[in-house]
Amino acid sequence: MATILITGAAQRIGLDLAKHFLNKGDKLIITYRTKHASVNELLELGAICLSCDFEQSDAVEKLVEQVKSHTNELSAIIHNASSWDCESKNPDFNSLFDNMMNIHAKVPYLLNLALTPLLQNSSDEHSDIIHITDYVVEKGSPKHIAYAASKAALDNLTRSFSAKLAPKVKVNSIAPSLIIFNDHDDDAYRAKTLKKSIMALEPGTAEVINGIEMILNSNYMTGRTLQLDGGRHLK
Ligand SMILES: NC(=O)C1=CN([C@@H]2O[C@H](COP(=O)(O)OP(=O)(O)OC[C@H]3O[C@@H](n4cnc5c(N)ncnc54)[C@H](OP(=O)(O)O)[C@@H]3O)[C@@H](O)[C@H]2O)C=CC1
Ligand SMILES: Nc1nc2c(c(=O)[nH]1)N=C([C@H](O)[C@@H](O)CO)CN2
Repeated sequence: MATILITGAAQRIGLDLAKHFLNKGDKLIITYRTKHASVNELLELGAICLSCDFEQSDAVEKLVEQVKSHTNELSAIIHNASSWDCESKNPDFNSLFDNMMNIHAKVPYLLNLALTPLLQNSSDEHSDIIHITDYVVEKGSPKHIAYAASKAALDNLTRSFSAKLAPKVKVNSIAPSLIIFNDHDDDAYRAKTLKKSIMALEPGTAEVINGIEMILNSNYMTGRTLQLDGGRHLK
């Protein structure tokens, strides 16, 4: 039985990932910021659900203590928590940049360093860190400048931590493009977004679940990125 930590798993991709691992019988620890109804669902399924707002200065320190109180080993950490904020919605560029770098780079950096002993203590041959980045790491994003830069920082952490923690701990990125729309996305946005890839579809969360399982089942891949982007780079 694996012991897996997923950050930001109370909705959407993280929630479906959590349910996937619970259905497999794995021990699951998740963090949530907003206590969506899904948190009670996960609790009933046996997940350990830890309230955590990474904008709080002591959030990582408290989370590490709580994780250590529940387990002395980790099979995997999946850094999923994210804020898709942008310059057009948040004119306070100073705090926008800091918030993006905090949630997408500083939090994974600090959690990886603090939880390395638990990953090294895993009873599995290898343990894993998976950073969920974004296709825009490759190309940038004029509409999500700080977001893209922070995901690029997370992408770079993948290579550094891979070299630092091998061979026991494998460290990889998953770089998705569109996986699932948001409820508020209108038809025009959806049509425009679907045209950005040559596959021209909304794959759904199973695409990420399959990608993560592929990485977890590998005993060789590390320091690399699995790009789940429908051939967007070929448009
Ligand atoms: N959806 C997609 O098509 C794509 C997703 N990705 C990446 O995949 C991952 C999952 O995406 P998706 O499911 O859409 O993510 P969401 O936008 O639904 O966010 C996931 C969770 O992160 C939490 N979160 C945000 N800020 C904080 C914070 N300061 N402290 C703690 N938790 C926080 C949110 O909490 P709360 O519920 O309180 O808001 C939310 O539950 C993300 O890393 C995303 O960047 C990349 C490309 C495409
Ligand atoms: N935290 C989030 N990051 C991203 C989201 C999201 O909903 N939450 N969505 C996207 C888009 O799907 C984009 O890939 C295509 O328009 C990117 N990142």
